[in-house]
Amino acid sequence: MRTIASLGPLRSKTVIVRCDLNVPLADDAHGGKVITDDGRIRASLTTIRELRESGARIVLVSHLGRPKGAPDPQFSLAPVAARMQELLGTPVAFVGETVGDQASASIEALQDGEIVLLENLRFNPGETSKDEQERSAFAAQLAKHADVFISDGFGVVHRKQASVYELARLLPSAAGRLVAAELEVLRRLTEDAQKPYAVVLGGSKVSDKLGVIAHLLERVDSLLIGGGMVFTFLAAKGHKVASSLLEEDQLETVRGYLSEAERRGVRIVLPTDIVVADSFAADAEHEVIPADAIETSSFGASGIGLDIGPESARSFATEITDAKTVFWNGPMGVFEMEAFSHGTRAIAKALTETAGFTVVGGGDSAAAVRTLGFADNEFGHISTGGGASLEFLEGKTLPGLEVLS
Ligand SMILES: Nc1ncnc2c1ncn2[C@@H]1O[C@H](COP(=O)(O)OP(=O)(O)OP(=O)(O)O)[C@@H](O)[C@H]1O
Ligand SMILES: O=C(O)[C@H](O)COP(=O)(O)O
Repeated sequence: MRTIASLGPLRSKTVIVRCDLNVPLADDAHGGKVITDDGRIRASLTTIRELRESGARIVLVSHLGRPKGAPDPQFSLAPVAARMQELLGTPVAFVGETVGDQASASIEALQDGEIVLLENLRFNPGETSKDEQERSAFAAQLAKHADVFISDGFGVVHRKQASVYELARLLPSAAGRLVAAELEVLRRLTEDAQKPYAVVLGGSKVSDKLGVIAHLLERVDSLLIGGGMVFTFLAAKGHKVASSLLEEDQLETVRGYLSEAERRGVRIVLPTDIVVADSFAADAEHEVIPADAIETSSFGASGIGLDIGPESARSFATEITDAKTVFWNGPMGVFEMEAFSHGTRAIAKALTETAGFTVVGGGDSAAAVRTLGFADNEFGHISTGGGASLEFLEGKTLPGLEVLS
């Protein structure tokens, strides 16, 4: 993979850097947004500092959340620019558009070592378009004022999107320090994973991540399923899941995974109890119910499963402490709400207690362990990539990496 050094001297060069600054946000008391975990901003600083020292003119681009191809203030990167400026101790100018006259003027005005962060890439339909020509046209707009491109948004290298893939083909390009560092650690999991190898999957991007299971079954000894992912498995086994998150069109696929796992001797471990709530709210009424009887809760068909129960947390913890390699992506429940954070806390604690090599991957997963009071050095590695790490572990060629080699 091409490194920053391959780009030659960068003094007075305009360098566009694709970061993954997709940080979790919460509402503040004044109608604004507050960053609940700045891990992805901190992780991007190594490359940015190095570029500043080499006298480059730095244009940072990123997505945040999943806006629908048009400006949406709740997904603005403005709070990220402010936080990055604090962390770097140097000005980070923010421009409220990604392409256009204002963005062009700000880039043209950059002096050596100065930094500008452009607004959310996904406010433009070209960034995520399925149409390659549309993506290329948007990438060309991004490339217009830049001399070189550095890809450092590890969390997004699995996406074939304009700023990740097409842009890298338009300019001399290289991997940044974060991408290089992430790959070095994650290669330990693909090339030298000690057995037993357990993967813990949860979170809410269910349709996105179910697909990785097919290939993971070839590599792991056990697969522990929690979070929003659970309900499609429970439904595939014929259980009712009331109003919990469910991917109906994936039921057949999941049945296929269950039988494939049995054939291969891979254990798919599902929760035996679930915390069911009457609504998706921090103060919701809730009770612990056997996983195969969710509809028997007091809330009937309107009950929503928001965490794994205490019995499941204990059995998952035992699996984890027995493993020599553990990869975890996706919180076990809606950890942002105290009542539904216990499963995630128990799994995080188990990872810190295992003697094996542990990796936590993903924006919200990393945020979860930090907000629940764990320190980064209690884990083998905290990766900035969730979906990206998973797809790397399943052995896929990731578009954002392929294009850099
Ligand atoms: N049972 C559940 N129902 C609904 N949402 C859930 C449930 N369990 C967990 N979640 C939510 O999942 C979200 C995180 O999922 P996600 O798949 O985005 O993980 P991630 O670590 O951020 O990975 P990535 O980096 O790929 O986005 C959290 O906001 C959490 O509240
Ligand atoms: O959080 C992530 O996994 C990355 O930022 C990618 O976001 P996406 O799943 O919306 O493409």
